[in-house]
Amino acid sequence: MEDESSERRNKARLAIMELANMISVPMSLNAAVRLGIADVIWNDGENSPLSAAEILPRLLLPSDTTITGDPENLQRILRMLTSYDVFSEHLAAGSVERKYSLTDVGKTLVTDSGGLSYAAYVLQHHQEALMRAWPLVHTAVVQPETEPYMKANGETAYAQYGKCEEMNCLMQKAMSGVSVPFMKAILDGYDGFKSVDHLVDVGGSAGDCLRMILEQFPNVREGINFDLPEVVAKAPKIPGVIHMGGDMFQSVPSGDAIFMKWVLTTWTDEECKQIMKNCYNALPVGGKLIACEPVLPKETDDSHRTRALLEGDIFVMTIYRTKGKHRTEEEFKELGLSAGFSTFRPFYIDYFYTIFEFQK
Ligand SMILES: C[S@@+](CC[C@H](N)C(=O)[O-])C[C@H]1O[C@@H](n2cnc3c(N)ncnc32)[C@H](O)[C@@H]1O
Repeated sequence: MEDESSERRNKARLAIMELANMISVPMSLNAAVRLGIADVIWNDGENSPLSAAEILPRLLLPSDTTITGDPENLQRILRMLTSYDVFSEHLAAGSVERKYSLTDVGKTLVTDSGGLSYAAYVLQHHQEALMRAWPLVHTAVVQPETEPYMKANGETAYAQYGKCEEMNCLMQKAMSGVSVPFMKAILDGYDGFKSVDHLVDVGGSAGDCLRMILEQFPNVREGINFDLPEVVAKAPKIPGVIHMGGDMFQSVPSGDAIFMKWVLTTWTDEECKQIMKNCYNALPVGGKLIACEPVLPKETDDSHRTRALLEGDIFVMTIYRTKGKHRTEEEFKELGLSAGFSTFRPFYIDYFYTIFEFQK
């Protein structure tokens, strides 16, 4: 082993200290969302730097919250998240007062005119039931038969969302918050819905993806938003969209094309094949399954993209299925071809999701 005082050893000790304390990052992010800090700083587009003492009395907390208040503790959270590029810190020369504005990352947590942001996704990932599974990640290696979430909670995550209205609503809000900006990005760069008349969205959650597709492509005369019965029961009315409850492992409704976003990732290879076979059976000859999924790069690196994808992979392993996973393009291709599809085309339009067209 090298001398402990060498630069390499010093850097390594710092890096492991950072990793060992990493839990402070997501938990502080969760705290920032629970406190609604982004909306306070944003203040209808002002984004003027504010001190913790200025932010504290403006927090929009539930009316039954007793606030004794500690601006110093708030500043500790703001400062730490500044080091992860969520906030910008402003320290005037000669002043000890630190002020904070939102960076581009922080702005993703601001509630938009439709009531959406990435904040619900942060909250969804840090609910108590999900948090209970995290100390059990190692059991996915030792006893992969049962997912950590199941070991911790006695039921699968989707079974619990279905029974608990709060979890069900938060899941839908989280999906909408992430999917709406993504759909805006892909609908400008992908024209695969041009010749579609009847479109089915399998696992469509609240129906946001279909709503946006129908707005951009008036040729799609009818959309069927297909999801679990308890999910579609909470979905809002959308012109041109029929909400239909069911189980994609049994069958999916027919249409001339099927859209499916962020669904396959959650399931094992065998389960994916079953879902894709059911899609194949519901399509006419020449019909397309248009799947959008996160796709793993071949090489491992430390970019935000690769890290977001690899971290999501461990999330799926811990929460949904120990053998549900993020896959490479080649793995998706093989799944589709083994389900019977004859052609496969990938479209890289977005940084996170890739679009795959499988044709019958
Ligand atoms: C990760 S979410 C993606 C939601 C939406 N497609 C999006 O991208 O925003 C997966 C969706 O699959 C749905 N789902 C899970 N099991 C299902 C089943 N057996 N049949 C139909 N939908 C299911 C969930 O309720 C959830 O809405």
